[in-house]
Amino acid sequence: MTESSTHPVPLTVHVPLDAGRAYDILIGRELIETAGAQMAALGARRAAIVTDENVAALYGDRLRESLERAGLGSGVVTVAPGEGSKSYAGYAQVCDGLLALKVERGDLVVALGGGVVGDLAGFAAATLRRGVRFVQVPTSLLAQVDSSVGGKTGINAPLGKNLIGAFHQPRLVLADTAALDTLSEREMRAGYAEVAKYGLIADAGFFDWCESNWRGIFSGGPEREEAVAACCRAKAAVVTRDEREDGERALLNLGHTFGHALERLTGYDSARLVHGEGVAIGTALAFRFSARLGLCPGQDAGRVANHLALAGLPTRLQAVPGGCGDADALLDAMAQDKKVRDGALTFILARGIGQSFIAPGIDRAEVRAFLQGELAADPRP
Ligand SMILES: NC(=O)c1ccc[n+]([C@@H]2O[C@H](COP(=O)([O-])OP(=O)(O)OC[C@H]3O[C@@H](n4cnc5c(N)ncnc54)[C@H](O)[C@@H]3O)[C@@H](O)[C@H]2O)c1
Ligand SMILES: O=C(O)C(=O)C[C@@H](O)[C@H](O)[C@H](O)COP(=O)(O)O
Ligand SMILES: [Zn+2]
Repeated sequence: MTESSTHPVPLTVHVPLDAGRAYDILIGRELIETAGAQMAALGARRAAIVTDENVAALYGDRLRESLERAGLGSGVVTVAPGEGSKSYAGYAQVCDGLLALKVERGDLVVALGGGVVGDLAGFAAATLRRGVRFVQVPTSLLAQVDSSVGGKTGINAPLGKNLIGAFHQPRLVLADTAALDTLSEREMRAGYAEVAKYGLIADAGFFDWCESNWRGIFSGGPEREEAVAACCRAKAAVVTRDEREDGERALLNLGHTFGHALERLTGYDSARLVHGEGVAIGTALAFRFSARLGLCPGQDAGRVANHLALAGLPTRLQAVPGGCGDADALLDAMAQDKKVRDGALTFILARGIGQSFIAPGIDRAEVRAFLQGELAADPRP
């Protein structure tokens, strides 16, 4: 039996960028087994895998063997798991590791892991020898539905999230949905915050579907592939229209102005808060803030928070372990957001579920009063 006949045909989402930068996202079970053949088809002869210790132990050998079967030589650079690796030190470690492997411009850098590895390896690939091709093999739900697509790469600075980075599109994305079988429940939930986001931005029907089908995504039913494909299609469409976030791509930041501030205030400590949890709290806040401003029905804000809470996600500032500081600390952190224009905050707000919009020039005093109310409120969803 040939390799390809042992597995069902994967779903494909195409990202039709111009200037030779179009690529495919393949979604299906056991894609790591055939990854080598896919990468050989890109014309590469060698690949350098960047991964973290958890993912290396689970899938590192499988990927290397697949590369070997396809005639590709490979080396590995392994970082510590968690957001702490998306740092200046983590970036130096990956670049030095890739240089020690003598990675050339014709080689491939392969990000095998979650969004941390994808962002970090992608940024190293964008800058190493001024640009090496890279492939995403996302192994977390969050990475499969969001971070592996669209070319945002980078690291965190002590003063803010993802403040150092580059746009560098992958040449191929291989989302092996069977890999999610080993993901922890907490990380599955965190990724689910970004899944729900795609419904909340512009697709109320998809949010309805999520409310009925989220358990199938977690348990590995066909809903998992459907959800990954739906999110990738939605993201690919936005990225194709606005690759460098001159306009509508900012919508993908729903929940992130608050969420990124929380990640900075918790010191990028994955034990306290992971990205998806920050996004969940930030999304619930964005909807409640929209309701407070009279833009969105309070009922919709309640529905969003209830669904996130049902899926096991935090929706309140009080849920941040160890606390997140006061309203001024949050405002100070949000002042570093990349959507700030002329010193004023831009938020992604909503007129209802599936009706998000970009709201520039939001008054700081309004945000402070909202946050003070949130910090004093009943901490239930
Ligand atoms: N570039 C983008 O467009 C974009 C989009 C969304 C998020 N992000 C970034 O992604 C990062 C978060 O990504 P994440 O949630 O994947 O976190 P992560 O990369 O830290 O992965 C989460 C944890 O799961 C483990 N893991 C990954 N795959 C596994 C598997 N199959 N089995 C068992 N364990 C596994 C990892 O070792 C890690 O401990 C953040 O830094 C965020 O800023 C980037
Ligand atoms: O791809 C995008 O654009 C996004 O905003 C997706 C987000 O989920 C992701 O967390 C992204 O890294 C945030 O981008 P940033 O520009 O706010 O750092
Ligand atoms: Zn995100």
